[in-house]
Amino acid sequence: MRLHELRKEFGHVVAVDGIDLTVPTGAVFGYLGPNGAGKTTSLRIMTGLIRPTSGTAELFGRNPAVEGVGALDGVAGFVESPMFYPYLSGRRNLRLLASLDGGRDDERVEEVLGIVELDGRGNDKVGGYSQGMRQRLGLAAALLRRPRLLLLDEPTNGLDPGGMRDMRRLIGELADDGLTVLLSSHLMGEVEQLCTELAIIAKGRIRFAGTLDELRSGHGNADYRLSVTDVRRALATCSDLDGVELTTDDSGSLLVRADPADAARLTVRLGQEGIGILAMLPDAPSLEQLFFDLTEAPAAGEPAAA
Ligand SMILES: Nc1ncnc2c1ncn2[C@@H]1O[C@H](COP(=O)(O)OP(=O)(O)OP(=O)(O)O)[C@@H](O)[C@H]1O
Repeated sequence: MRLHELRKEFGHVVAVDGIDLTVPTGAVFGYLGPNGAGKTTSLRIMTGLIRPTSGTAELFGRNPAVEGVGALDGVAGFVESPMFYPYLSGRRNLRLLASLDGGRDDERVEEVLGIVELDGRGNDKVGGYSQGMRQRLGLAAALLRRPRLLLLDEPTNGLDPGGMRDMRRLIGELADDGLTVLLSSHLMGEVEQLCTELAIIAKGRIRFAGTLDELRSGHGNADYRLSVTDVRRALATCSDLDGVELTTDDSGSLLVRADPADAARLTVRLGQEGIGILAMLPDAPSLEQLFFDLTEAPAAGEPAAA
């Protein structure tokens, strides 16, 4: 899936401001951004619900703005909250959708009900379903078409912790089966847990695209944060170690810049000096902190806040 210089204006509002993005086949790709960043708008363009002002969205080499629904072969998802007839059962709703989509396939309906674990409740009316069951039915509806690419806009929105866990497990299982998933979310933990790569979008522009490790590398003050029994003596006796850079901060921790082998030599030296190590942790910034740094900073060419 590839977006190329994608732009969408609604009157004077620029919702999507020239996005270039490639989602590799087989990835579970996180799409993170604050409210109003342009996530839903770009997902709506990808699913052919709206046309871009300029630029292209290519799904397996086909463009929904040019080829219409034909380009959506192999693509499914829910971008708007899934809608069903409340007075019909989950099974009837899915059968109806399958026949509208070009052919009734009762076997596939049973399969997808099984995948989302609604087979036991398939004959119950959707009006009586919980929010979590409705979301899972939405996923079942998306899976009817046997997609290769699944576009999900905040799939755990409104679910309780158990519902979120079930939905995430399902998404993980679908990804393990080889489906490419583009997952828009506000939830950092969800993206960390599920996604192999991510893009962060703010004000219609991509601020970062790549793996979580790539995002983290180069950020943060140190490789490790070390709590020891005597910081002053640690600085005095260990600062000469090759490959190790030691500093301290207001918290009284030692900040260590070193690769793992040199960091291990530091721990040995501290022991030899009779300095106890109380804790040693990798000093990676949280995804949340990186998200704020990227989305609250002005983009290139944008004036800084006064
Ligand atoms: N149909 C529309 N008409 C006018 N403006 C719109 C329309 N759809 C979106 N916008 C505007 O485009 C911008 C991006 O909205 P979008 O819904 O894509 O953001 P989002 O990242 O999905 O936000 P959220 O996380 O709140 O869902 C917002 O300023 C929004 O008000």
